Amino acid sequence: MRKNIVLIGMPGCGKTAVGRILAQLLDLPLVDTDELVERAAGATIPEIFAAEGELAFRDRETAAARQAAGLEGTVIATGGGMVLRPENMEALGATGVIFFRDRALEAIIGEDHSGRPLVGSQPDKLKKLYTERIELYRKYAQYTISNTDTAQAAAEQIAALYEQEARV
Ligand SMILES: Nc1ncnc2c1ncn2[C@@H]1O[C@H](COP(=O)(O)OP(=O)(O)O)[C@@H](O)[C@H]1O
Ligand SMILES: O=C(O)C1=C[C@@H](OP(=O)(O)O)[C@@H](O)[C@H](O)C1
Ligand SMILES: [Mg+2]
Repeated sequence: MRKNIVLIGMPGCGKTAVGRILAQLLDLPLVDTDELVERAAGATIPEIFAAEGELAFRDRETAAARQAAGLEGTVIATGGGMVLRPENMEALGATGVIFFRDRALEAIIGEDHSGRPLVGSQPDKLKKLYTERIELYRKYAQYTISNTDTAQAAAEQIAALYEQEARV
């Protein structure tokens, strides 16, 4: 069974962007857990937060984690809050190698966060999320990708580590 590649990290660190490049580089399918949630709900992430609240979103995210963990040989981009529930990470870690994309907070703050209800246009919220979550990202990461270059460079680093892992 070929393991999945699971990408974790702060909202805006590039999980989705790096995931797309990785899937092309390795010729593997890509699944974004936010997309699984949106498809199951028939609504966008901001709509789900507005209509049902964060807890309902987290329940949907846990269902998406279980679904994604059932795949193999797939690049899985998660939402930034996936690490908040240990059961999510147990499920994803059982069938995947976990990579933490540790992009500099200043660079993350510079991105467009309009589609992220927990962040919006307030950098202070991102700083708070970072403080609350950094230990969780570190705890669950098998590998940390800290280069702050391009998404392409991060994807190449992850691809090399994954192929090395597959040879062990
Ligand atoms: N060095 C970099 N690494 C990752 N993403 C980058 C980088 N530089 C710019 N970006 C951009 O930052 C944004 C990150 O957003 P996204 O991939 O949606 O993050 P996430 O899924 O982690 O929330 C994308 O628009 C991506 O193109
Ligand atoms: O950090 C978070 O709690 C969230 C991150 C988002 O995903 P990205 O990290 O892909 O932006 C999305 O799941 C939702 O808006 C909540
Ligand atoms: Mg994303």
